[in-house]
Amino acid sequence: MQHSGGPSLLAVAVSPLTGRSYRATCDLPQDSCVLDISTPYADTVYKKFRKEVCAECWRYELGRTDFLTCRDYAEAGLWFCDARCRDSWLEREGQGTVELLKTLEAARIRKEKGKAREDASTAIKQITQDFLDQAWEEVSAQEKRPKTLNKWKMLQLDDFEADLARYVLLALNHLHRESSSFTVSSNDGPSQFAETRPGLNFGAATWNDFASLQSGELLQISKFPELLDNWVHIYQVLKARFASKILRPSAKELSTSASPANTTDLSDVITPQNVRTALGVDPSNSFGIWQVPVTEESEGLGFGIYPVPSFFNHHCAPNVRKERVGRRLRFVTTAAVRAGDELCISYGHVEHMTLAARREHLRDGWFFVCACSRCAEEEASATTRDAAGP
Ligand SMILES: C[S@@+](CC[C@H](N)C(=O)[O-])C[C@H]1O[C@@H](n2cnc3c(N)ncnc32)[C@H](O)[C@@H]1O
Repeated sequence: MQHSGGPSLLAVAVSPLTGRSYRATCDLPQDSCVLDISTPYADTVYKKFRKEVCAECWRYELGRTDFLTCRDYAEAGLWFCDARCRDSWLEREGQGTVELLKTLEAARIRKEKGKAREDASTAIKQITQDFLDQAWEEVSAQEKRPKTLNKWKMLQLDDFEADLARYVLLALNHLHRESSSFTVSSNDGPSQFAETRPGLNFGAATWNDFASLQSGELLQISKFPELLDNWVHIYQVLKARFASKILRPSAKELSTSASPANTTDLSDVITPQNVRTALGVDPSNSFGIWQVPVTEESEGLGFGIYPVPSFFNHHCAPNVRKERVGRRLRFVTTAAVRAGDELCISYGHVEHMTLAARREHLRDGWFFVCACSRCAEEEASATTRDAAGP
């Protein structure tokens, strides 16, 4: 994987305990910027905040809305500081994406009804990979039956699903645009492709980089079985609304701008596997879009997936800090490091917590048992203390 700016200061190493990680390729002083990525591959700003957050630079002013002066695409769920932010967003995402988001917003339930939908999977106690594969095979089988897609066209998404669906739609649209460009492209490698083609730079990453990230599908759905219904639901709505090759629009749809005929045709990329990939990447890799400056009270405004920085592992005494400037993420050393040292960030505000509290926080939020050297040392000294007795 490559990233902007000169020879890489980072090399990927693999360890049996923590998977892929970044190591420094040379000695680095404190405050060295080791990675600087301009935008996520895909992101979403939660509906609760989107009238208060610029869709491009993610400026947020504690609920004020007066600075968001460009509201040309409010129907697509996009509010911008001004024309400059709007144009910057359009340059990367393309005008067609506004239509895609508008179509998706039309599938959002306007007002949440009191009673939640009945969830079939919540009764399932033990979720296994086989169970998930079978559930998705059933969805693929349903889709081949006549009339199913027309039934799916009537489905709507609650706010939680619609916010996630926006992120999936952006990722799939990037895949679609990359695939269309590859057909007329040279033999550049995928990451280089994203770096060098103007208008197709999604954070120095391609779909292949995005899809190679660790999936949290099984771990997350095992903990929250009801998510399976949300994920299937998202797939059904995306398939029904954006796969126009396989759908003939009704007379009513033809007269509205939300008709599939008027939006980009994503039939080639909306598959159960691709939707699972995008949704599976989220739990293990997402970077929260936190109100800055970040404090423990900061609001979580949304999330983004940055495939290149996703190889930073967590450490409870990290040697790299993350800085967000607009959509840009910069990673800066907090101490001098030696060539070959692992470079780690912190996944949360855990540094001041006890070993037990950190473990719980990381297991509940990130689904792993922390194997960093600080945890290992604290665990070893606790064991020695216990063995020594009172
Ligand atoms: C954002 S990814 C980091 C890259 C990952 N190692 C990989 O191979 O794709 C987060 C995942 O890495 C692993 N990980 C990161 N930090 C860890 C740590 N301190 N201890 C154990 N596993 C860790 C966990 O599996 C976690 O879900």
